[in-house]
Formats: sequence, C-alpha cells, structure tokens
Amino acid sequence: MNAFAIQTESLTKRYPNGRGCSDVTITVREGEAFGFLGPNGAGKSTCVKMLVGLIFPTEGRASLFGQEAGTVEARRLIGYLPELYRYQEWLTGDEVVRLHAKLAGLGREEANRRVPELLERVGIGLRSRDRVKGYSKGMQQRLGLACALVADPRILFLDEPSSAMDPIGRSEVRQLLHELKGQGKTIFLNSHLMEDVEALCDRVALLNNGRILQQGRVEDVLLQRPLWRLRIGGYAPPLLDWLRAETGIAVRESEAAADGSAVLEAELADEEQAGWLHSLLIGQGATLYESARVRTKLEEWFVTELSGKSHRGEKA
Ligand SMILES: Nc1ncnc2c1ncn2[C@@H]1O[C@H](COP(=O)(O)OP(=O)(O)OP(=O)(O)O)[C@@H](O)[C@H]1O
Repeated sequence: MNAFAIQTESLTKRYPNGRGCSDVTITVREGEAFGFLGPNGAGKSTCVKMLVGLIFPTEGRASLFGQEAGTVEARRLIGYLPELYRYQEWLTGDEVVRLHAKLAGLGREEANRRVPELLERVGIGLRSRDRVKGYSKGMQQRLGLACALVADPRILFLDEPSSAMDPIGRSEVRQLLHELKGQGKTIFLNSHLMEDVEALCDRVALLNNGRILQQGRVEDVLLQRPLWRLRIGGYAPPLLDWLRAETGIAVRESEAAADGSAVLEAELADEEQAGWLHSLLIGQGATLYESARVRTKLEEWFVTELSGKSHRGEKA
C-alpha cells in the first residue's frame, strides 16, 4: 500500500460558536514524526480529534493509510493519548491498560505479555497494582502512553504527551518517542515543547486561528533565515565598511578579538553569494576559518512567524 500514513484535504470543523479549524491539508509519510504546532486555541486538538474519529469534519476529508478517519479500519491503526486524559480511578494501572488491550482486541496471552512490559517501559511498573485514584498527574499521563501503545499501533497521536511530567519524565518520554520512531512508527505530535519537536520531528505544520500558516521540513524551517556566520582572521573594522560599500550586503561584526579574529554575520541570498563574499574577504587579506548558515531554533521560528498576528489564545 503506498497511501500516506495520514492525509487530509481541506479538513474543516466549525463548532456552533464558529471556532474550530479550516482548510487543513497535510500529508504524513509512514515512519515520519510530524509536529503539529500552534498557539493555544489554534485548532490542533480539533484536528487530532477528527483524525482519530472522535469528532467529524464539517467539510473536507482525512484518511489513515487510505482508510477514512473515524472508521473501524482506521481506528485499528492508531494509538491516541488525548490532551485531557482521565482514567477510571477505581481501577489499578494494570487493569486500565488491560481494558484498553481488550478493547483493541488483544488476546489474554498477548495482554499478559505486553501490559507489564509496557507499564515498566513508561515507568510505572512498580505502581501498576495501585489504584489510579492515587496516581499523580504525571503518572496518569504515563499510564495514557501505555494505553496508546498497547495495541502496537502503526500511527501514534500524542497530544502534549509530557505536559504533566517533571524534567526527568519529559526526558524519558523524549527517549521513548525516539525509540518508537526508530521502530518505524508514524508519530503525530502536538506539543508546545519546541526543543522536543525539533529533536524528534521530520516535518512540522504551524497552525494559527484554525488555519495552516506554514508547513515544511524542520531542516528547511530552521534554515529559513538568510543569515550566515563567518569566522575570520586578519580582521580590522575598515574591512566591514569596505564590504558594505562594495557589495551592498547587510553584514555586521558579531564578535571581534584583539588578535584580529572576528565573527561576522551577513544576510546572504544563497550559497553563491556566500562564495562571492568569501573570495572578497580573502582578496582583502582576511583568513576564512569557518562559514556556515545560521540555524534558527524552532522556538524562535514559532515566535517570529506568529509575531504581530492575532491568535485566539489572546482572547478569553
Ligand atoms: N467543543 C467545542 N465547542 C466549541 N468550541 C470549541 C470546542 N473545542 C474547541 N473549541 C474552540 O476551537 C478552537 C480550537 O481549539 P483547540 O482545542 O482545537 O485548540 P488547540 O490548538 O488544541 O489549543 P491548546 O494548545 O490550548 O490545546 C478554540 O477557539 C476553542 O475555544
């Protein structure tokens, strides 16, 4: 089957209050980790709920490996950790995961093997016989991860999977997600933790006011700013004035040391222009130690893309 793991076409949900999301078109390939980003109220959870079949689109369509989202066939392919999880307080952690195993159609033998293994893997093995009532929020989120993974799904939808966890828990979840990706799982991740998204995801989409503002490969997004950093020797400030006058390129001194070494930052259109700048510098007697395009942080990209734009999180 060469269908995309996830495919949506103009996916739209309009709640009676007029909010929701509009015209969301994305594709996610099998084995990819896709970061679905946006400020509070952007429409991320609404889209995920349509993909997992909890709510239905007003317009547009979504499919998982070619199966229409919401159908039994599509649901069989997925594991889902919702943003607002709540498990039966009167059951033990072990019983909750077994219940999910049963609902997913796992046999007793398979559940006997898989459930304890998973509870251990998400870090609540020692507390698995305790009732959920006594679990902290972080432990309940770990339990939710075990439930999402119990049927060994091909696609994982994770809505803020470590939002309730302490830094140790977050790092454990990060490691778990990397392992799952290594096993070929497709991961659809809603998260406000940009560092985690940057480390895990192949591609991202940025949603605002229910619409996709931008999407693309993380690498491309991080290299969007046309900024280059050059470390050179044999530098003196008049060189900068000469460069500006000669080329019209916006270039500035970022660091300069008494030994004549310096770091310059230049806004360049492309690699060709970088090559030209290198040769000019060398022609002026400078030594070029290093030159590289500046990689933005995903968080910086997120903030820059949304700056000056209104978003629903600003309103009550
Ligand atoms: N059941 C609902 N009925 C009416 N409006 C809703 C409903 N669920 C969400 N909304 C509204 O739809 C918009 C999108 O909400 P959604 O929960 O999808 O955003 P989100 O991007 O997941 O936000 P967050 O990052 O805060 O979780 C918001 O304006 C929200 O208030």
